[in-house]
Amino acid sequence: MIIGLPKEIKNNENRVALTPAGVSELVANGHTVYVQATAGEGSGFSDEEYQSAGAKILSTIEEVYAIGEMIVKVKEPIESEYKLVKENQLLFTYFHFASYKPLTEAMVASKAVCLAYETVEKNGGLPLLVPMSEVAGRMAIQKGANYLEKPLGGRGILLGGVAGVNPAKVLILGGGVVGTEAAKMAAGLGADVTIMDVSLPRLRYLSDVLPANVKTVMSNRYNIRELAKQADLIVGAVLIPGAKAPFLITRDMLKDLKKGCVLVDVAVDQGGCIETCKPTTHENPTYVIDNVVHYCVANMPGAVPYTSTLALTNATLPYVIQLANNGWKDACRADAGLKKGLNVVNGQIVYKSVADTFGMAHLPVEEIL
Ligand SMILES: NC(=O)C1=CN([C@@H]2O[C@H](COP(=O)(O)OP(=O)(O)OC[C@H]3O[C@@H](n4cnc5c(N)ncnc54)[C@H](O)[C@@H]3O)[C@@H](O)[C@H]2O)C=CC1
Ligand SMILES: CC(=O)C(=O)O
Ligand SMILES: [Mg+2]
Repeated sequence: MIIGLPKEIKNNENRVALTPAGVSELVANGHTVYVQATAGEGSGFSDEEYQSAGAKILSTIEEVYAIGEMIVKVKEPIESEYKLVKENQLLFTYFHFASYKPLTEAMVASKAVCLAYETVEKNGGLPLLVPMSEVAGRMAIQKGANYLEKPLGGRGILLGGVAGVNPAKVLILGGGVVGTEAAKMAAGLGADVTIMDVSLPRLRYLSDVLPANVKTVMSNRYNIRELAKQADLIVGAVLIPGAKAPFLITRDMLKDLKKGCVLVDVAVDQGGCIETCKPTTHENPTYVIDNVVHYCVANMPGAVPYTSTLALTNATLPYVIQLANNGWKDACRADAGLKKGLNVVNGQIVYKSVADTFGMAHLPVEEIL
């Protein structure tokens, strides 16, 4: 198969979808890999390293999309890329369709095959979301601690406090991968942490494995409202796979939050679980509403590409190889979890919650396989 590796063009997106090691595996499997010049630079990989691994270098993004039967990416295509996507071309990347209707419409119109990292399943988990959720969960506390500093608009409270002074209160909404990693980091810094989830078995597990300065509380409207008022830092980390995130912190609640409270809505890429969150960029990551600082960067791991590229490609490469060796149809027939990654195929939405989010037509994926 001919595989294209474009350079990411989202704001401050420094990750790349394949490392030279990944290219060399694909070449060893008999595939041809075209890499856009400087695609790996932000993650520390030179064009020469890709060439030594067997890749061919192309100078423009247009050439990569024109030649690739499969395009392997990190982030969803952005507007300037829509016109480059071709009928029958396989795109393997994060899409987060439910958060952005124009992307969904553009991919439907392109008649391409869109396999989304974030909905691929394995053993009941999301193996291609996990590594980036680990990164974003850990970063959420780093960023939150930073924006709690007074000169950056925050309350001016140190997460861990000091002897004789209380630590900050951190509230984490969602106890999945992002939430757990955030809780570990916040607890490690000495904060007073509460993590909420709707799943009682998950809360039991978290209560077993997390340190004593992390409390677990059932997530419901009443509890969220009460705990949010006391929080210095709130991390949004819920997910309903493929669907728009529910709003757990609503507009009317902001007036009850502490002045200088920081909200980090990691779930922003699925539309956010904080009503007032709108996607921001690493260049301009925050804004303030009602004295509350909002941080809503939709590609947080892009800021730590050395860690993120390696973590992401450790997870994606086995799937890229399956897809390249067998083609998407046979690969998805053979692996029911990979099949769950199919969101849009040849002009049809085949992932139900994406179609439902926008009231668009849905075709069961079985009908195209
Ligand atoms: N902004 C960024 O750069 C990044 C964003 N993400 C996003 O972070 C979000 C969370 O991802 P993961 O932790 O991997 O998902 P996950 O599936 O591991 O965890 C989500 C958790 O939310 C819980 N949940 C669902 N509804 C809830 C509610 N009403 N109240 C409390 N908890 C609820 C679920 O029970 C589950 O435990 C996703 O939207 C993901 O795309 C992930 C990585 C990077
Ligand atoms: C998961 C995701 O959206 C990201 O890593 O940017
Ligand atoms: Mg994202």
